Amino acid sequence: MKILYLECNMGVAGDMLMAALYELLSPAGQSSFLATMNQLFPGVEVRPRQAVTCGITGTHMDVTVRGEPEHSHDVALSHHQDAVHAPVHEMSHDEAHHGHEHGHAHSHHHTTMADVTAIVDALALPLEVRAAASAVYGRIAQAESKAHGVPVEQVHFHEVGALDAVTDVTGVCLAIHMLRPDRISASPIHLGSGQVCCAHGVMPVPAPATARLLEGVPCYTGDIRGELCTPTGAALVSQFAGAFGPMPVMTLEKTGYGVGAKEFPAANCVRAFLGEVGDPQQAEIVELCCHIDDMTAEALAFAGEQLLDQGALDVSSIPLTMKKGRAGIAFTVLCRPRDEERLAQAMLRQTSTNGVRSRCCRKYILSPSIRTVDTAYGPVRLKCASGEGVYREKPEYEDVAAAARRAGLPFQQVWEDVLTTTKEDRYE
Ligand SMILES: O=C([S-])c1cc(C(=O)S)c[n+]([C@@H]2O[C@H](COP(=O)(O)O)[C@@H](O)[C@H]2O)c1
Ligand code: NI
Repeated sequence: MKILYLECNMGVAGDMLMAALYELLSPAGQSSFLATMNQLFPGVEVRPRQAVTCGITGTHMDVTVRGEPEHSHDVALSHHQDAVHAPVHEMSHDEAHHGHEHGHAHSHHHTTMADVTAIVDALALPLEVRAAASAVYGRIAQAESKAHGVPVEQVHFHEVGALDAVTDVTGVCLAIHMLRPDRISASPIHLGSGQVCCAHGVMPVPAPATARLLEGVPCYTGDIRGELCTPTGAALVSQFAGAFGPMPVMTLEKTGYGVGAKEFPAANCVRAFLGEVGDPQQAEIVELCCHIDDMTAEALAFAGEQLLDQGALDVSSIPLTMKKGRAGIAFTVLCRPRDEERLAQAMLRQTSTNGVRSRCCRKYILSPSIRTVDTAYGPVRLKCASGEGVYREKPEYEDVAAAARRAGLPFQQVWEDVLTTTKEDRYE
């Protein structure tokens, strides 16, 4: 099972998350991602660039709208900047825009949920990506509605409605769509502390919309002053993460670093981990083997029975010729990894061998299931297997054998009758 884990120890913002996920894509995936993102909005460019934070190299996503860097119009609004420390922060977002607003892609201080939905619906993106992006904005709208005490339809997005923010949201949704994880989880979210300046004025960190979006999500403030988690980041993480906590035990395949704009005493990045989890008992199988040339067929058959009784998954024998030209048997036991030691000891006890070889094998398997069909002989179970585009099923041997005994018929006749019923049952 493919797992995506998001580490938000320095909060999360849309562009940082997009950059971290971008790093997880294959080179071909990265090219396709950029090609898709760069044809979404005329004038909006998404460009990854190598960035370093506390000596760690990762990716920073430069999102420019008609050549202007993301939020450059108001440094206070750039991610992870403590707004109240710079003079430009005194200027509201709308004011910062006046004078270069008309005909500008940033018409965001008028953006409503309906506007965003219309924009997202028209994008040349898979339906799943557009639906996810709209859902993320639905969350932001709910949070804004609660924060400002207005109905959702009357919410006017300010910064979060800007084209660069919409680009961050769609970029994250697209990257997740391309990565196709089976499960997503995240760490508790570091929010930062202090105050931030935005279109509404100077607000506490976490910003009200962020706090609303993270209701039900484990999060914390700390010593670091600044807005570490933005509303967009909060909406994305709460939309996609199904669980919050420590990284699950998984075999890591790839790690992505999405680097933020500002340097902090701690590395300012979102880390994304892609890995595999699975029940190792399901994914691996152990082969225990020995060569035997001094046991009778009866004794060896007895040993096989004992091993099956003790949990072996299968026991097999292959004839071979051993040293001194002796006819012998390669005796193999298949077992779960957890049973290896116990069954190896049982083999040493039950057979004449002085040694057992052990080999752990990876398994590629179809998912098994059982269904029951009603037949002229009574209910018969079918063993089904599916996955990798394959589906197959066959009658359970024991059920057919029991039915054949009850009916006093040959096994093959009952087997074929059951198969005919099975086919009728499937196409009904
Ligand atoms: O745009 C709006 S309406 C907005 C609302 C709020 C509230 O908490 S209410 C906060 N902000 C601030 O805007 C910037 C941009 O955030 P992104 O999510 O687009 O990165 C951030 O400082 C928010 O706190 C905007
Ligand atoms: Ni707001």
